[in-house]
Amino acid sequence: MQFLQDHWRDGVEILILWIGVYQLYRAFRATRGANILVGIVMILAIATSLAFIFQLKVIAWILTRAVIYGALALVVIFQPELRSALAKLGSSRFFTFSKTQRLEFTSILADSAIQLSKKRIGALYAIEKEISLTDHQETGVQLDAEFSAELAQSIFHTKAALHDGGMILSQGRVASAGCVFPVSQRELADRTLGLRHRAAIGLTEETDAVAIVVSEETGAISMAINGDLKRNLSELEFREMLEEIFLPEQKINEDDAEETLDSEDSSLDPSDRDMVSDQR
Ligand SMILES: Nc1ncnc2c1ncn2[C@@H]1O[C@H](COP(=O)(O)OP(=O)(O)OP(=O)(O)O)[C@@H](O)[C@H]1O
Repeated sequence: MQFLQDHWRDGVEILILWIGVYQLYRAFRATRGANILVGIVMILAIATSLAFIFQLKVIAWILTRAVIYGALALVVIFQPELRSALAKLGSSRFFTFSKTQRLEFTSILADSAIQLSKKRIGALYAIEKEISLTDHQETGVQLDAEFSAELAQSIFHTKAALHDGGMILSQGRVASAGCVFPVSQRELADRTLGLRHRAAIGLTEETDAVAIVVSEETGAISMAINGDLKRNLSELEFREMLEEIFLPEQKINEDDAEETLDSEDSSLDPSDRDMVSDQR
């Protein structure tokens, strides 16, 4: 009890610092310089700890000074990233959407891609998740428009000015269109994959976005996640994948319901079970 009375302030301080550092990290990991920054901080932290543990006084002294000047240098070097990271601090991302909003968004997205697929209109969607796609948005034309299947059709129509490139969906809205995504440099087993598909793979290698491609040539719908492209999805597979990603809680509920039904089935008398299966 005495310990708690003496040290509760330390606990509060650690908690505040932890929240602050975590929020900074969250904002920073959305930027391109994040990996470099994390690398530098890790090297410095390890080197400083080793210098203190082994009592390497001169190295420890140099490192502590280097940290101060290094921090200043980093602020200057990463000024653009810092600005956008700080701007995003505390901003909510896709998964803070209410379930109803996500349900509506998922259904519009599925309908929109399926319509384009039936009309053989080539399309590339990128749906932003935790990692910001602001840098990529800036390569196209910023729209901030309400997302609808009709708008997607107008944008990807071959005669439309913005049909070339990808559309970025952020917070359930069309953030921008005509965007250029990084093309994957990986050696892909399927050499027939063109630039649209490679751009979907490339973007999802670099970010946690979900990319959807509608092939102009075949109308096939493909989805890229973490650099992995699932090709030629059927309508059902496509809708199911979208639900798994954007409505995970619904998927869990469905699985639970199926399990309950299965267990009810298996608890039935064998003769009853025959009746149930006959009815199906
Ligand atoms: N880096 C990129 N970022 C976004 N979109 C791109 C990029 N490179 C190409 N595209 C889009 O892909 C189109 C060219 O697609 P291409 O035929 O090379 O690809 P594909 O993967 O074979 O697709 P499809 O099956 O639709 O033909 C371009 O017109 C452009 O709209």
